[in-house]
Amino acid sequence: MALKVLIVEDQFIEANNLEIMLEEAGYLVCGMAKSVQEAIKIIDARTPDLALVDIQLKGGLSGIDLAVILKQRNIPFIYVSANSDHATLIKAKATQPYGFIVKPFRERDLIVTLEIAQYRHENSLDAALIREDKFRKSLQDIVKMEGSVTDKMHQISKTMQAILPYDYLAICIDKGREAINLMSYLRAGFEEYQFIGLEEFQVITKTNFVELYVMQYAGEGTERSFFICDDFKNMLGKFKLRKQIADKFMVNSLLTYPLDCSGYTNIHLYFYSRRTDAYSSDQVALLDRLNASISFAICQVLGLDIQHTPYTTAHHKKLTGKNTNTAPVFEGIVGKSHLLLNVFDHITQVAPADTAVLILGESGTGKERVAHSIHASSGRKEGPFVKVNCAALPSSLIESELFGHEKGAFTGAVNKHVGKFERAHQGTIFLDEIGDMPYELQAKLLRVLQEKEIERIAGNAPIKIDVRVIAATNHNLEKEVAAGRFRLDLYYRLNVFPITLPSLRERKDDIPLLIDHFISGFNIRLGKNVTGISARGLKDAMEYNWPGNIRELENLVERAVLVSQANHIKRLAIPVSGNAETVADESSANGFKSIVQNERDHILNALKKCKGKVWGAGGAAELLNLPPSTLNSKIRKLGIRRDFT
Ligand SMILES: Nc1ncnc2c1ncn2[C@@H]1O[C@H](COP(=O)(O)OP(=O)(O)OP(=O)(O)O)[C@@H](O)[C@H]1O
Repeated sequence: MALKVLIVEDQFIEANNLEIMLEEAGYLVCGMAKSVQEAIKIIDARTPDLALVDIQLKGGLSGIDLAVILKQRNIPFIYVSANSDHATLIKAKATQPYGFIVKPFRERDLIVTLEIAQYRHENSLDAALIREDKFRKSLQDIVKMEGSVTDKMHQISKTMQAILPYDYLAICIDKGREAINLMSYLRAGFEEYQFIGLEEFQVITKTNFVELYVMQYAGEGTERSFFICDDFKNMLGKFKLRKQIADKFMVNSLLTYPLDCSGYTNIHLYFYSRRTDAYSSDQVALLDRLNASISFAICQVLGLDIQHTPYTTAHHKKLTGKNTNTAPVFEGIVGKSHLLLNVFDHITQVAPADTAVLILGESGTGKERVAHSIHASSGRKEGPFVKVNCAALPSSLIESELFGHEKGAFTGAVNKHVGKFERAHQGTIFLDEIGDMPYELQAKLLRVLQEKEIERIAGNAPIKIDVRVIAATNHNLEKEVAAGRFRLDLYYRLNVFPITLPSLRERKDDIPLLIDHFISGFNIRLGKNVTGISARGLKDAMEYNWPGNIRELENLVERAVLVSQANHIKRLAIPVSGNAETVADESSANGFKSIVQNERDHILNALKKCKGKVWGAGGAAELLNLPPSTLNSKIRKLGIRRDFT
């Protein structure tokens, strides 16, 4: 059935051109509106599948205002606009469109953007439905499980994290005068929560029961709403209790939600997050969908009356053939900072779905680890996990490496070669450094993602493959797209679910844990018995800004464990005053640089001379007489950043 598209455009000629292009491409234009008001009427009457929205419109309201309504109704939209000023673009981007086409555009760009929008929308819906289904099922299991009320409530709050991330969750149960109860949970680690009951809460917030009661009713009751950024700060001026919570637990946004309960009982949920912009109307809508299931579970566990039955998983279509009942696996990912916990939440959310994932982050932040964790937590975990480093392969070889070739396909192809995509069948392919993939090959990759089939070089028939794609890059892909080095259509296709990894300098609280983790590992590998790091050594590590991130820390700990004469590490070989070229530590106390330090300096000098170019004529690999892939892996191992120049 043709997809129904709404055009919201105030210029008649442009609207007409769009209509012709869409109809020729097989879409059904279900309405054309010149203003937001007209658009709403068409949305109500015709429920479009997708909307093309100009930003400047007639009638006072803009396309950005309409975006809010489209999001509420779950209708994907694409902006079609003449180059707008920077501030407008920022606002437009914040509404999370499924695409942005700048006028004038080619018909082909429009059609590709529409296809991608449709794909992304379907995938994000699938992922959301799987998540919600899983959540409802977990609640049902908790209600049925053996255990005390405290245990069950604890489980419910833990389960809630996967669907609506928080750092502090308060569940307030109010059965009328003198019967307020509070069960709250402060997140201390991925699966670790500190329980704070009513009594502890009163001690922490220095309030007595009567004060709490009064605050609850003096305007601190709950509505379906959220407070982020400045709204959160302004709201705290009016709500004394929330201000105390914010100060005590260092939270920066809040979502409040009253559950539907019967009789005299009210249950209010308060989700607090350390992120400044953690909540949006999407999450309020999510709670609307889950309200019945959550209130049913809590009322059952607490022995309260309930009127309704929850929405059960049976109402849902089967979303994927893969087993989605897989507990998340975070092997080798160490840390408890709230930024890393957010990453765990994202892994938990996206793993069961079959969508593409794009992992972004500086070099050495753990992108490969995260990719592996998504695979290990997915229904494909029994299948292969195949890694391809797109930067380490010369462009002449990468196509055959990815898609394979037949015998005799080119000079030197003496045997048939099965490509990485085929090897990843029924598993996951991890395309590392996707930003370095040659431009010509990006179109082929896009086709594979769309058609789910590959063709070996010189092959005579396409081969069907069932592969999940996870890509990673430390480049800013939007800039690469703008510079014409990365295809916009591929970017949209991969960017269905982006996960951005924090740099180590943004999560320094994790440094002590990471150092202990690496020391234990290297003790085993190097047969040493180092017990820890000195206070001075730790202080240095906390003050350094770690341009090479975790990999750099891991390398320095390895070196320190190796050279350590004492039973603990005194200092790490941290580059002096952030200058990566001079290193002073135990190993260079005698005035000599270590071999590793010399190697690092040598590579840095070569890179500087070649202006950062690694491959090809005039590149650092040629200068150093090394295979480019070896040089690349040394660059990574030594924690040299690509933007060092
Ligand atoms: N959270 C973590 N806890 C412990 N070790 C980690 C963590 N994250 C990464 N590491 C380790 O740091 C090193 C670098 O990680 P990884 O290779 O995944 O980074 P990357 O972002 O993919 O780097 P690049 O962009 O250079 O490919 C690896 O040895 C990995 O095991």
